Amino acid sequence: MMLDFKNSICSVISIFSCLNISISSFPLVTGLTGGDSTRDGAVLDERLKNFEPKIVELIMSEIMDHGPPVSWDDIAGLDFAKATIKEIVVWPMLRPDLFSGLRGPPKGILLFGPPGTGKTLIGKCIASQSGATFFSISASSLTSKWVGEGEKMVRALFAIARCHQPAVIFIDEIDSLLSDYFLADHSAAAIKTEFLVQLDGATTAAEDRVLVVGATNRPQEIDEAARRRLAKRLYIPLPEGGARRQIVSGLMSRERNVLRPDELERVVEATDGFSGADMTQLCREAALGPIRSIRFSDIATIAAEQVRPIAFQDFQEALKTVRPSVCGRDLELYDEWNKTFGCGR
Ligand SMILES: Nc1ncnc2c1ncn2[C@@H]1O[C@H](COP(=O)(O)OP(=O)(O)OP(=O)(O)O)[C@@H](O)[C@H]1O
Repeated sequence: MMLDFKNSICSVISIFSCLNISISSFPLVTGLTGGDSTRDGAVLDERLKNFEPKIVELIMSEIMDHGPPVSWDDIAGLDFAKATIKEIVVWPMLRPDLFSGLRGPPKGILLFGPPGTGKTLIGKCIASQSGATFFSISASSLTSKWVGEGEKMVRALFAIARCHQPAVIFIDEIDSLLSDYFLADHSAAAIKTEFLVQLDGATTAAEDRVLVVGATNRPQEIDEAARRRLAKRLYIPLPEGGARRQIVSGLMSRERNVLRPDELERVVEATDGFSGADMTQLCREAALGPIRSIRFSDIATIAAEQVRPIAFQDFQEALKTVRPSVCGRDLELYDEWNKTFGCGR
């Protein structure tokens, strides 16, 4: 899901150079406030003038998220996590005057749990619901693809987020940034140090509304210093029956289908242990069933309304190939970590 930044940069730069367009003239730099001019006359925020325009522009085009808004109803289940997040981060972002001093929001939270359970969706939802700008980056891209530039990227990312506050910085695979292994590699350790400095708010005013949301499938790899800074650590578990039902009925409501309520229940029962992403994959596979039942010779000419609706038999077939992606042993590890370091249920 995360972008391959190095490749993106190379392709962006090569496209621009083929077209003989300077990357500094990319229109996203315009529209910032309190401006200064770059080489090509684009307006750059005064507070960003010490950063390389190339890095600023990349962050704004590649890391700043311009996707559709996400609502709480788009996220099935996870009632405890959603209620906690509303209280500790969304309301404070909306009403900083009420949530100051002791009620002040944390600078960072950690979402941990199996893959495909909605951590990224939650990050987007926090930003959408609090009217915040959403920045999304994979930590592994900072450490593996941006070695050499990673430290500058982190500094610029926080500076840009401050210019666009309220802001949410979502860092996927944050374990790869915050584990102890890092210290062996000098440049990677520098990225980690810079990140912790930024997280501490050493360069951030108390009233700044920038929230870091870290996500990980490997919470046990996050070291003690980082854990302390991500004071709110929320377990995002596999969806329970009700949430699996909501995901299937939500996706089916957009497709022609003849799935009866009792059949939906059978799908819910058969998918114990599936993640949200597995459920989505199951529905995609089932949705192909009606297409597979069309004769090959008819596929080019058949009218869309002649394709039969999705039926229970398609889910039965799909269940033969789509299997849960998380194993029981991993779940035990998450439960243990949650009991020791998690906040609440
Ligand atoms: N709770 C949920 N409600 C609705 N859809 C979900 C939920 N969890 C996962 N999904 C579906 O799975 C997809 C992947 O979810 P998402 O990227 O948020 O998971 P993640 O926990 O961030 O995964 P990873 O750890 O692999 O990055 C979503 O786009 C959505 O289609």
